[in-house]
Amino acid sequence: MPPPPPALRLRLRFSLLPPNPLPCTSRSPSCFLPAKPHPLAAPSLSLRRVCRPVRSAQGEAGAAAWPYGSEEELRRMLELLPVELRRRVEGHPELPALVEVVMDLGRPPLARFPSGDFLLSHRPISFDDLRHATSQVGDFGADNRAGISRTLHRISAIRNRKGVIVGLTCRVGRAVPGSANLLQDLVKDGGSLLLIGPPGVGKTTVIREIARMLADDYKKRVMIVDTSNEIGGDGDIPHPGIGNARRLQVPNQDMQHKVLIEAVENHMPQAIVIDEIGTKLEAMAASTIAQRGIQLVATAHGVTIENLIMNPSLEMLVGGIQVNIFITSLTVFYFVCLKSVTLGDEEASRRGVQKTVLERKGPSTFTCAAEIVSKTELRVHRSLEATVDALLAGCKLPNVEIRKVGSKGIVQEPSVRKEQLRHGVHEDVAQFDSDSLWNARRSLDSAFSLDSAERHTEGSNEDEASLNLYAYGISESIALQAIKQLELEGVVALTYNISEADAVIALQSKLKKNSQIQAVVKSQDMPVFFVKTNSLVQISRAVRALVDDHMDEMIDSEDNEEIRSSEETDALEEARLAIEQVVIPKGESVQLLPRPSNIISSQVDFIESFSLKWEVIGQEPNAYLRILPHFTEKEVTDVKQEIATGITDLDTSDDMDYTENGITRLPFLPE
Ligand SMILES: Nc1ncnc2c1ncn2[C@@H]1O[C@H](COP(=O)(O)OP(=O)(O)OP(=O)(O)O)[C@@H](O)[C@H]1O
Repeated sequence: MPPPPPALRLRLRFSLLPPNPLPCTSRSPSCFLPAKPHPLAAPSLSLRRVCRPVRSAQGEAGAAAWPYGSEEELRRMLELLPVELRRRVEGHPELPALVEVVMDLGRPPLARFPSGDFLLSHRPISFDDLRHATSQVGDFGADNRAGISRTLHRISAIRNRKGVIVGLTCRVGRAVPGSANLLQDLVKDGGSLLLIGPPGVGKTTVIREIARMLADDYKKRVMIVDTSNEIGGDGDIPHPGIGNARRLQVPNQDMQHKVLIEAVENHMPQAIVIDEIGTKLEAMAASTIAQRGIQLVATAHGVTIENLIMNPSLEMLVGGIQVNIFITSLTVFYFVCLKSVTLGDEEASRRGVQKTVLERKGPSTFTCAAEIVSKTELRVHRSLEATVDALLAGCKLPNVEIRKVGSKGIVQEPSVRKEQLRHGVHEDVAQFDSDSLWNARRSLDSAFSLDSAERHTEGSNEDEASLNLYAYGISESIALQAIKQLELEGVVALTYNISEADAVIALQSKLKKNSQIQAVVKSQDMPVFFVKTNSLVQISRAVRALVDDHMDEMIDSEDNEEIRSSEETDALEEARLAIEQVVIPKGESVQLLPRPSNIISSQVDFIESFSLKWEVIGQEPNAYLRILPHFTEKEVTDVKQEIATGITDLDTSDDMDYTENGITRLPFLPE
């Protein structure tokens, strides 16, 4: 991040700005009065005399010299401290980078610097110290925050049960020119931008600079909805750090969403900037604004996009999450029977036939997002929707850009490497604790864990791919994007020749109208994956399902290569007949013949491939399996009745929903 322009630097180095000549218009009436002198207070010291601007330990941009306007402003914050504490802070070599001073009643005070905490005194803080500080700041709002007029500092109070202030966190706010340079291209593009990061990472500082950049550099009409007066500073005259952007104050946090809407309705903004979207109402207001074509720049707490997805109040910012539960199709018969059966969650889960798939509900409020990792590093998601879709599909951030400020300026690393992806899939998806993600992950894991797939990951042409996919009625570019996003290049390839295809992925409505393709598919017994729309989510899911099936087949064929004893073959045939003729259609359990344990274990695998449950009865050599049904006899009777009344007839009309999730895996084509 570049230092301030030379002219500006000169001004800041050689002149201590005079006290603000304008009347203070803070929310606090007390700021019109001279501060009540604290018994320990002494005339303020010239910071210039005692501080040498130094580069911070991290070499962070902006910390090398006094950031814009902050020398005088920092002095105003230090005036809140008793004199001996102020002297200690002023003598610290990292003074220009001071982050916070913490004063808790009865405890020694601390100063927080980027390099760590610094004990200011062994003398515990007294009520007098706290009173001295609070008498110089504005009123504390409902959020327990106050400011110092025309500065960017944030003073946050801790109160006891009676409401008396017993602690203060005094955060140094500063405008840092260049702090948003890593995001300049996105800001310029005009898309809405969401910044997320943990507390104190620098979100407000960046968003303030973005507001200035939009207003001054790109000449936009910018309105800041300034909930705690942190962006534009305390007082009615905004801090120069926001440039020509205008600012709306918010009476209390609960009004934030109303002020957001007011900003749009009354002030004709081209861009709206808002710090800390934290509630559902605020998220809804933000989404309304984005829909009106206004560039929205906002911050939210969270470390990664996953955190937002998992946060019920904020998920709307990324498009909202929809949970689809569908029942696995076990056999043709089963599929036909079950697709009209709606099971309660618990019931379906008990039976082990439920699959849950998470899907983005609608468009995301923001075009792009940046995770602020530190003051010098960002992870940028150029397409927030693509990231969310990929995460929901079980991928690990395929298109993240890592941007850093290094000694050579801005460094951009375009995407996460495959290795990271592979490890990340395991670590991050686990956080979701969701069947759907397990399902998605399994696709990727199986694709990556097989040697053949490993060999193919480097190449991308059709000859090398283990699976050739014929896309019909599907956007080729979206299909390729899906393959790329799932990191299946070299494993799955598109082919233009249906006779060379291993599977077809088709738009349901289109394929139904093409009898020639239907004939080929039928004659070659080719699996068809239907999608209802040309969306990336559905196509990704279909590709994944294809890989899943293919890997299963490979595993099956490997199994088949093993020479099985005739007893094993018999045992599996016995299980198959039991399942297909009794357990599924009649909903009754079936007891198999006693078998040796290795054969029982093959039978178990076979039974589980139908998602059926089983139990072992007895001990070797007389141990045998009992296959348990999914459904009670009554449920089976109901399903049969539905079939008899035609409810589950395969209907190929458009309104027929073959699927529970936009994708249907049919072993045959609808006639
Ligand atoms: N680029 C920077 N250079 C120097 N100091 C910075 C920079 N960015 C932020 N800071 C300082 O770091 C501290 C935290 O910054 P800021 O208040 O912007 O964080 P935040 O992420 O908005 O925090 P919170 O979520 O708690 O509101 C402040 O003291 C701020 O002045």
